[in-house]
Amino acid sequence: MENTIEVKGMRKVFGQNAAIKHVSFNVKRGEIFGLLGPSGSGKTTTIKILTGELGQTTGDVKVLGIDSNRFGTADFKARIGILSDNSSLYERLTVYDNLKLFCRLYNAPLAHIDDMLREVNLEDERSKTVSKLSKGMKQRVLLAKALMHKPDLVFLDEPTSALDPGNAAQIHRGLQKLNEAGTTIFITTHNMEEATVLCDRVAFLHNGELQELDSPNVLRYKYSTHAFHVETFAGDKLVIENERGNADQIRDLIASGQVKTMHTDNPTLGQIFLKVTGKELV
Ligand SMILES: Nc1ncnc2c1ncn2[C@@H]1O[C@H](COP(=O)(O)OP(=O)(O)OP(=O)(O)O)[C@@H](O)[C@H]1O
Repeated sequence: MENTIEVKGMRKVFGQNAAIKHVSFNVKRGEIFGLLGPSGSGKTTTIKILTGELGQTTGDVKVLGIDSNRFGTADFKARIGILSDNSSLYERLTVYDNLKLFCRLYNAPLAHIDDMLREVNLEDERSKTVSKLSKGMKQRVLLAKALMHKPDLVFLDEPTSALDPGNAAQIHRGLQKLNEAGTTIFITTHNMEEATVLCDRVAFLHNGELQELDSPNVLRYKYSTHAFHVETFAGDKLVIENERGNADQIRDLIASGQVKTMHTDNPTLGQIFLKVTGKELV
């Protein structure tokens, strides 16, 4: 499969501080790729380099087949969408007028506005002044803005951090639909559930270095001890190692009718991150 993003030996230094040390990865066309890391790990810096807001100190970076020294071109900008801390709205204009301005800027049809407002569940707010919206609503308008010109690739920096679970789930469904229609999505998050639900592959970023890169399921299998976790009707909780010698114990337990639940060890991405880096993902 063709790569939408190719990063080789990327390094970014701010003064004495190497925010990104030596990072290499590819994002395949059509995938949802998650960059996971705690605060200060270098997620935003990575997005800024991939979108041309910052230049890398060294290394090769290519997005949509375009080399990083041409990220300033109108062609490149028209093909990517960005939702980040820097994304902003005109507070005194209505939701609709904000999106209209953005449509004009990118020569996108105005009909996209209603499509997008439906996607982000803001149809009833279209005539409201932005200053009167809640933080979560503003975030959804920003998301609509990032997607308005139907870009090939979208960068989303912590897109649901300001949203309640209901709105976050709706955004996830919208992103999945967008992805099914062919859009590649690059998302940063420290929300492990979001990453598990959404991402085809995730990379762990820790202190400016990539530690793991694979699909959530492969990582969960790789870091599973494969032990059996058993809960009995009496409320006892047992962990039985998945070893040949324990087969009799498991068989006897099941035969005794005492087993309420039984499942194999299945660590969350957060637990795996902690195991790999020694640091919590939050
Ligand atoms: N413009 C800058 N000048 C100097 N240092 C910077 C600059 N931008 C980022 N850094 C430093 O680079 C490191 C990575 O920061 P970055 O914002 O990329 O992390 P992050 O993973 O996005 O964190 P968060 O989740 O809190 O947004 C931090 O040590 C930060 O202080």
